[in-house]
Amino acid sequence: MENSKKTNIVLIGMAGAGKSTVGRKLADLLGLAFVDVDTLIEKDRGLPLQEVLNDLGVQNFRRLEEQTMLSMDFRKYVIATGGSAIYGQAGISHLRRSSLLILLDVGLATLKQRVGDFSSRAFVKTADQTFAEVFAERQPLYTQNADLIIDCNDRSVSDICQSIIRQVPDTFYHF
Ligand SMILES: Nc1ncnc2c1ncn2[C@@H]1O[C@H](COP(=O)(O)OP(=O)(O)OP(=O)(O)O)[C@@H](O)[C@H]1O
Ligand SMILES: O=C(O)C1=C[C@@H](O)[C@@H](O)[C@H](O)C1
Ligand SMILES: [Mg+2]
Repeated sequence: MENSKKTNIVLIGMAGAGKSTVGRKLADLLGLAFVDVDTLIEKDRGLPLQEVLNDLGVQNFRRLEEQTMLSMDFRKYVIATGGSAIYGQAGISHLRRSSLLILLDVGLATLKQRVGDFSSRAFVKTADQTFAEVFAERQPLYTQNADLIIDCNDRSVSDICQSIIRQVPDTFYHF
């Protein structure tokens, strides 16, 4: 599908990159609805995300995240994905058919500051992986799947939204 036929903006990127925060504001500014894939999973399971991940384990959580994306059929939405969504390639490809994928690019040091201690937070990694290793593993996946990459380092949420609005083709969100 050509970009002009796409009606959603999907934000991808690491945990702590600002997908949920920027997504909500961007939707407001563009007059689009907003949905967060993490919230869809929590509603579906009736549990906080951390508990869903604890119950399912990493592999099954990834499958659930992919299935959730595959089941989505939205129009005129800004969609925030979870940081681990990028492992669900079929789900990402499905979203891409109807959406422009935008990577919120943030450096490792800032991400670490924002998310703090990963031992007390839902995060998809194997037991022996460090945050830096997960960052290095995911970065090429995010980049390969992005239609647009936004440098979000040392920038306010408003500034990031304005930058996205400037770079997204007019034909895309002027329905
Ligand atoms: N541009 C920014 N400048 C400063 N702080 C920010 C910025 N964007 C987001 N934050 C802060 O960083 C934290 C993480 O943001 P957010 O939850 O939106 O990330 P996320 O990408 O949705 O992460 P996850 O993958 O875990 O859902 C929040 O406390 C948010 O307020
Ligand atoms: O980056 C991650 O591994 C995750 C980020 C969150 O959005 C959630 O999707 C989940 O906690 C996993
Ligand atoms: Mg989020």
